[in-house]
Amino acid sequence: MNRPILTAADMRAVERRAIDAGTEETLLMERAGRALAEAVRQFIGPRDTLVLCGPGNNGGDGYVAARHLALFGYPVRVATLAEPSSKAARWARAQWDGPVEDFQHADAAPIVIDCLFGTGLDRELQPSVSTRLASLVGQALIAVACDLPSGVASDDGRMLSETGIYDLTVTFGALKPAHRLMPAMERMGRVVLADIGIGGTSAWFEIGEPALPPLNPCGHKYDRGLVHCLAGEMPGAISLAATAAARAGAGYVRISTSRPIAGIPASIVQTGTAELQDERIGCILVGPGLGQVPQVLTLALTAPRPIVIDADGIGQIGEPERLHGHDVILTPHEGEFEKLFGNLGGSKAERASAASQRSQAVVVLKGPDTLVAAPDGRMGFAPPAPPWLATAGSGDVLAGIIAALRARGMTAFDAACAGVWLHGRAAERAGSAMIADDLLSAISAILR
Ligand SMILES: NC(=O)C1=CN([C@@H]2O[C@H](COP(=O)(O)OP(=O)(O)OC[C@H]3O[C@@H](n4cnc5c(N)ncnc54)[C@H](O)[C@@H]3O)[C@@H](O)[C@H]2O)[C@@H](O)CC1
Ligand SMILES: Nc1ncnc2c1ncn2[C@@H]1O[C@H](COP(=O)(O)OP(=O)(O)O)[C@@H](O)[C@H]1O
Ligand SMILES: [K+]
Repeated sequence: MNRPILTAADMRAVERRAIDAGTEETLLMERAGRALAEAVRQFIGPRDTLVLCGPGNNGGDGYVAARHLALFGYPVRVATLAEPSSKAARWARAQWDGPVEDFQHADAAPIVIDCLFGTGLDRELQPSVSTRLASLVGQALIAVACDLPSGVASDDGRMLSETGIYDLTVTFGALKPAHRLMPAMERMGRVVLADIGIGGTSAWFEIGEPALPPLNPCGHKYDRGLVHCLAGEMPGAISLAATAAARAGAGYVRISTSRPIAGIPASIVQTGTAELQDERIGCILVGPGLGQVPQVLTLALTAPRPIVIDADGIGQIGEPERLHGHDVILTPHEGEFEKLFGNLGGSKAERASAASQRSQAVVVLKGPDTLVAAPDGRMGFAPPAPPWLATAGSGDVLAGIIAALRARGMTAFDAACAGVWLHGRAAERAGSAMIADDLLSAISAILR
C-alpha cells in the first residue's frame, strides 16, 4: 500500500477540515499524545522519562503523552521551553498535574521525549536550545521524537539545527517528506505512523509493495515482455542489467552487442544487430556500460518504444527537451542528474519534479532517499533501503528491473516505483555483505 506523504501545509489543511467538520482539536491532540505514549511503551519498558515540551501543539502532544506514560507506570518529569501558546496546548498543559521544570535546568534521563517543535519549526533553534537538546538526546538511552526531531525541516528534510540521533520517531496522521528524505531520515531511528483519525490524499506518497502484472495463463514469452538492451564499451554493466531484467520477469531479454559477452545466462539472447523497429519490444534499455558511444543512444531514440536510460546514456542526452515525445524513464544518481539538468535549486523533491516536467520523462533520482517523479506531479518516495546498496553495479540492476516491469506492461511511473521497491527489498534480503550480482538471486527469491 502506498502511504500518503503530506507537507506541513497539507497536514494543517487536513486538521482544519476535521475541526471544521466538528472534531475537537483537543481530541486530535489527545489521540496524538496517547499514540506517542503507546509507541514508547511498545519500544521500552518503564524507566525515568523526561518529556520536553515546546510552546505549540507539538508541546501539547508532549503533556498528553506525559500523562499517559505516568498512568502506564513510567516515572515521568516534564520540562518546558516556554508556556503553551495555543488553546489546545494550554488544555493539554492543564491536564498534566505533575510539576513542570525549566528546559535549560532539567536533569538528563534514560528516556527523553522531544516535543519541542514539529511541523511548525520554521527557523533554526536558538543555539542555547539546540545545544541543550543535543546534550539531553546524547545522554539518553532512548531518544524519542514527537512527529519529527526538533531541528528537522518537515517539508524537505534539511537540518535547521543539529540535535542528535534519535531511536524512535512517532508521527501522526501521515508521513511528512522529512521522514523519507536525507539528512533528516537517518536521524529518526524507527519511524512509527500513528492513526489519529485524520489523514489526506496526496500526489506524494511512500512507495509500498507493488501489485505486479498477473501472468496470462495462456501467454507466450513476448506477452511477458521483451527487453532489448544495447551494449557499449563495458559489457559487465549491461550484463547485470539484462540479467536483472530476466529475473524480474521479462519473458525475453536480448542484448545487441558487437562482441560476444561471456558469463551471462544462456537464456539471454545476444545479437550482432540492433533490430529496434521490432514491435514486440516492450522496453529498450540503454546506458549501463555504454561508454562514449553516443550514437547508441541516438539509435535507441529512433525506435518508437518505451526506453529506460541509465548511467552514461543520461550524460549523452544533451538537452532534456530532446526526450519530448518519447516514452522515457531516466534513472540518474546525483552526478548524472546534474550533467543533464544542471544545478537546479531547491529541495530534492523540487529538483526531481522540475526535471521530470522539463524532460517529460519519469525521473528516478537515486540515492539513500530515492525519489520517482512523474511529469504530472506525482512523486514516489522510496521506503528506507539498506546502505549496502551503495555498491558498484547496483544501479545497473535497478535499471534492468524497471525495464522488465515496463516491458511487462506497467506504466512508466508504476514500473519505476515498483522497481525501486523491489530493488530495496532485494538488498535487504541479500544482506550486508552483498555485491550487486547477489541482488539477482534475491529478486528471484522475492518474486517466488
Ligand atoms: N496537524 C495535525 O493534524 C496535528 C498536529 N499535532 C501536533 O502539532 C504539531 C504542530 O504544531 P504547531 O503548528 O503548533 O507547531 P510546533 O509545535 O511545531 O511549533 C510551534 C511554534 O513555534 C514557533 N517556532 C518555530 N520555529 C521556532 C524556533 N526555531 N524557535 C522558536 N520558536 C519557533 C512557531 O511560531 C510555531 O508555530 C505537529 O508537529 C504535531 O506534533 C497533533 O497535536 C495532532 C494533530
Ligand atoms: N546510502 C545508500 N543507502 C541506500 N541505497 C543507496 C545508498 N546509496 C546509493 N543507494 C542506491 O544504490 C544504487 C546505486 O546506483 P548507482 O549510483 O547508479 O551505482 P552504479 O552505477 O555503481 O550501479 C541506487 O539504487 C541508489 O538509490
Ligand atoms: K519534536
